[in-house]
Amino acid sequence: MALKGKTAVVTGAALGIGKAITEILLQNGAKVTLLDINETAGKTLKEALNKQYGEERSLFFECNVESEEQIKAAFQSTVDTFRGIDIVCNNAGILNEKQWEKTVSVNVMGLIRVSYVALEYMNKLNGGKGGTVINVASVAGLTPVPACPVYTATKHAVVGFTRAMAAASSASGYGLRFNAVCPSLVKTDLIASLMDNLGQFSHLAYATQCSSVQRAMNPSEIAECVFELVTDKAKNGEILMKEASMKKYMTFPTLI
Ligand SMILES: NC(=O)C1=CN([C@@H]2O[C@H](COP(=O)(O)OP(=O)(O)OC[C@H]3O[C@@H](n4cnc5c(N)ncnc54)[C@H](O)[C@@H]3O)[C@@H](O)[C@H]2O)C=CC1
Ligand SMILES: CCCCCC(=O)/C=C/C=C\C/C=C\C/C=C\CCCC(=O)O
Repeated sequence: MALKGKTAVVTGAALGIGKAITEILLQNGAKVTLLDINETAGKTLKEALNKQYGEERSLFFECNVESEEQIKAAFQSTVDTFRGIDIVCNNAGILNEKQWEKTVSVNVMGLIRVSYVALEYMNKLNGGKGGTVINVASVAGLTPVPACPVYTATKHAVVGFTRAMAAASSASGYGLRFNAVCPSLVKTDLIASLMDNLGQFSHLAYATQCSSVQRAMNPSEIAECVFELVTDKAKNGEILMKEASMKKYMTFPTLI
């Protein structure tokens, strides 16, 4: 029970990778607040989790990461119920090259918004007790995926933001660790609906699929990486790439 007594907030928790992250955190003793825009899927999952772990171990709030008001309300309710927040997992993300502004809004602005609210609650300099923030980026944050240039840009942004926040936290004494996981293909609705959402770049999907020799992973394989980053207190500013047959902590050039 590595996470007994800890509380986590997971965005995009109702389905896919977020659901798997929620489950691994609960399995290891944490209490979890699930945030998602999909109320039906969120409530269905919450009922299943109630049966497995007990009603008092989780909360579900319909919450869009594009809304600061909803995020703040969810964080406050979490603190009121669970008496603190130790872990925040920024998992909510979309891939839609047709609605590219929305993709930037959710994947970049939403993730930054949640991170800054997390900082308000968890920063040791504000009376918080510190903790850890895990961001779900993608291998598209490390290498270009021509079938989805805007998604690629958003995930590069997540990698850069994670590393800069880790350095800012360590230099300032916030007591927060920031790390990210960069998965390759995972079997979720995001990939199932891919061809509808690539727009003018859909002709490039086949080439991407052929160049990606790895099998598509199960969401639980990404959840295990998140768990590793949550529990290893030595990790700050790390970017963990995960493919089906391997995982690797990335190295970057030091320029400043
Ligand atoms: N499936 C894949 O191959 C990969 C996915 N990722 C990333 O993993 C994360 C999760 O993706 P999947 O589980 O695959 O997607 P998914 O589409 O299966 O699940 C995403 C969840 O996020 C929720 N969501 C979407 N927009 C939201 C918003 N504005 N506010 C709150 N919740 C919102 C959805 O309702 C859904 O429950 C995303 O950030 C994605 O970019 C990264 C690499 C590979
Ligand atoms: C190899 C790139 C992995 C990046 C994962 C990601 O975050 C988004 C990927 C978006 C587009 C990839 C484009 C085409 C892939 C084509 C088919 C996927 C088939 C998956 C499967 O179930 O085999």
